[in-house]
Amino acid sequence: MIGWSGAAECSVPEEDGGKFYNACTVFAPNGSMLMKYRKIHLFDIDVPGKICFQESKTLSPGSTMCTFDTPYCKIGIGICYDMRFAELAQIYTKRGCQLLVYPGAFNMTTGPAHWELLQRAR
Ligand SMILES: NC(=O)CCC(=O)C(=O)O
Repeated sequence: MIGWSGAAECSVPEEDGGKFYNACTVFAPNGSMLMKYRKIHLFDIDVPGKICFQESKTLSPGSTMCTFDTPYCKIGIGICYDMRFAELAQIYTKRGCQLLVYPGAFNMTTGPAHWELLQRAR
């Protein structure tokens, strides 16, 4: 949850035109949907004996960045693995975002080594 009057943030599966996306929606205090972000960078990894995860086998990538204004600041959205890509954060910053939100579920093989560092870097 993003902490302003009813704005909701999480990442959910979305179907659109026969394609599936990992999507994050944000709602205004009046309940209307402000924006929808679809995860741009899909997580495909194969660490032999540890983890094999291929999001691109079932999901399509999003192609649009999403920002929205709140009474406090402008916010930019990414999802999980998107946090590994500095360019997204750099563009959001150039567009005036003061807060970046990445709903995520990092895995325990590749995640712990980087997630705190990535958050500090962004
Ligand atoms: N579902 C994801 O995007 C997981 C990303 C992750 O675990 C990582 O290490 O990056």
